[in-house]
Amino acid sequence: MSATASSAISVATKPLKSLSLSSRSPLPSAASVAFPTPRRRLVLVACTAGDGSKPTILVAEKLGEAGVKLLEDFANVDCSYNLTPEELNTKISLCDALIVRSGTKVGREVFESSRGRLKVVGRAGVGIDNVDLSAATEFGCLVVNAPTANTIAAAEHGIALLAGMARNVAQADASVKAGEWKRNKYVGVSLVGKTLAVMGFGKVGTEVARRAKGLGMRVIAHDPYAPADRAHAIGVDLVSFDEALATADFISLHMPLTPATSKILNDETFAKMKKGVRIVNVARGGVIDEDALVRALDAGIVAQAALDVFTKEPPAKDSPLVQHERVTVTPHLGASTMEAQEGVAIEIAEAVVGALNGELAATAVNAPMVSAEVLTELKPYVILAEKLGRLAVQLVAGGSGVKNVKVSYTSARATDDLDTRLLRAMITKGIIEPISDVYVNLVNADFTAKQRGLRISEERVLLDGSPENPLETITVQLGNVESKFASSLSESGEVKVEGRVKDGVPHLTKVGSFEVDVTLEGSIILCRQVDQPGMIGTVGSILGESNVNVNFMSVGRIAPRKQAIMAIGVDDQPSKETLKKIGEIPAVEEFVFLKV
Ligand SMILES: NC(=O)c1ccc[n+]([C@@H]2O[C@H](COP(=O)([O-])OP(=O)(O)OC[C@H]3O[C@@H](n4cnc5c(N)ncnc54)[C@H](O)[C@@H]3O)[C@@H](O)[C@H]2O)c1
Ligand SMILES: O=C(O)[C@H](O)COP(=O)(O)O
Repeated sequence: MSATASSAISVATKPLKSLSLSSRSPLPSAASVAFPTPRRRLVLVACTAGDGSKPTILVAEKLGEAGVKLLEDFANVDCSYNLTPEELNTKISLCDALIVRSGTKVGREVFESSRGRLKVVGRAGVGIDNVDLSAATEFGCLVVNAPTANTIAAAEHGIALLAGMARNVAQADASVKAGEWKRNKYVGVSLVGKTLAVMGFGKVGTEVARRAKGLGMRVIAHDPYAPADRAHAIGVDLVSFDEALATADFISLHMPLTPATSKILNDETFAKMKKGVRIVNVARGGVIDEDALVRALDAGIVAQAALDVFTKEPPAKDSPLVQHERVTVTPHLGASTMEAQEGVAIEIAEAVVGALNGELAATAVNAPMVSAEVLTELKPYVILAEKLGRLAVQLVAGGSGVKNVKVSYTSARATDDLDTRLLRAMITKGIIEPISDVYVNLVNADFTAKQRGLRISEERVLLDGSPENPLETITVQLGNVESKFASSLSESGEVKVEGRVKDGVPHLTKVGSFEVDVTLEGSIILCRQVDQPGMIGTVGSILGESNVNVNFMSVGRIAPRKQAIMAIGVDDQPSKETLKKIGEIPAVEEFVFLKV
């Protein structure tokens, strides 16, 4: 049990009297008195050390200076390059964030070794195939990348390799330096009028296509996920994989390395290519079966290849592929321009600092990406969602496991105009954290819920009216549980709490079938009593005598002089004696103290 959960004290003093909650009963009404309270900061994914100390960021590969400077303004930065896996695993337990390029394998052991401290992995570049994303997600570690700053550099390198290969630049250079002058041996091929197949029409592929068009090439592309109109807009036809292979004089690879693209060029697919095809790879070595490429070169299917990337980097010195006369190689230089490296460094430093500050990164790889405007709008509802989850679980009697969670959102917004992933994640966080030592955030919320057998169903209730606010209310119901505060049970027996955002501040507006109105800040005492004069004063004085500051009070009742629920927002935690005194007030039937 976490500190939060163990500090939730509940004293049920009197047996529950029958409550009149039939559909004929008027809804309990709420009267409230507000006291100003401080606002809290929203923490969505990760957080800096709560004691105010600076976080520590390990930069494990060379990063542009501007990025390092940005990091240093915010954190303790440890630039340690060329670490062995063992050294990385040792260091990582002292780090809140890790920044790598493609040369560092961030496997499961890294997350295990960090023992929960590592909150963000920043990939200073595009490809995240060197990061174990499922392990990162399981450990609640956000992975962010820098997907745009090296696009042009990679595209330019692709074009450099294409042109250099066609004119044997590297081979001729080596020959002249060796004292030879073999003009006939290094006759090349022209690019103009030839067909280039761009495999993967994403950011880099598109830029390569544009440039190749400028060189007078006919460009086709294969990408199962790219929209045809984007291709048409720059005069490129999207074609099937087989058509691309069969038609191309040059093939340039620009897809990510995934299980689906691994060794996508292999003996079988080389056999479908035009004899004499030339291949450029600035994507990932693993998309080519390298042994098959050597066979295709030797068989004359592939005339030449220009490779920036390899299955294993660096490749073995005696690799038959690297040593092949008709193969040009570079040591993964696609992103290595001064401009791209400065850009990538700044892009990743900003993403990592933002994530450590609790902001939702726009380049998150393993968390929902939400635009800044949507996030700003949803922010108070996200806080409300977490707090409702936290309150609901504290109302459950110890021992009754929480399994079924039903969340209802009422909103005048159309379903596709309201992204509830953040809200669901934060409700999950609110429910799980008080009853476990698991750290839940947007990254691992769904995973953690599944692991714990928590079934969360969501329901949207469409309201009439203006969709100005994204939501009217959020209701969290926990089914098949017993409650330590019987009045929190709905008519159908679930622990039920409802909240809404008022003036940007989350409020608890319903408990069970009782309407209340209390800001969700600090802590709350919920108290069911006989509705009679003087109750607010009596409870208020007991709290006042114990120096417990009340920030908000509201009373919801079924009917005058019957039962009422008093919700009292308090800044401080009352002592057990104070709570006992409240329980001893004759009109009080049950009450519970809840940490918000
Ligand atoms: N050599 C370098 O230094 C260097 C530099 C930058 C990027 N890269 C690599 O280049 C690749 C592309 O980068 P990007 O920024 O353009 O990424 P991107 O995500 O913008 O584009 C990748 C494209 O590949 C497509 N794709 C996915 N599966 C495919 C498949 N089976 N067949 C065809 N297309 C498929 C996607 O739909 C997407 O449009 C990545 O592997 C990246 O790591 C290498
Ligand atoms: O995916 C990328 O961004 C490129 O492969 C660049 O990798 P690098 O950062 O190791 O140069």
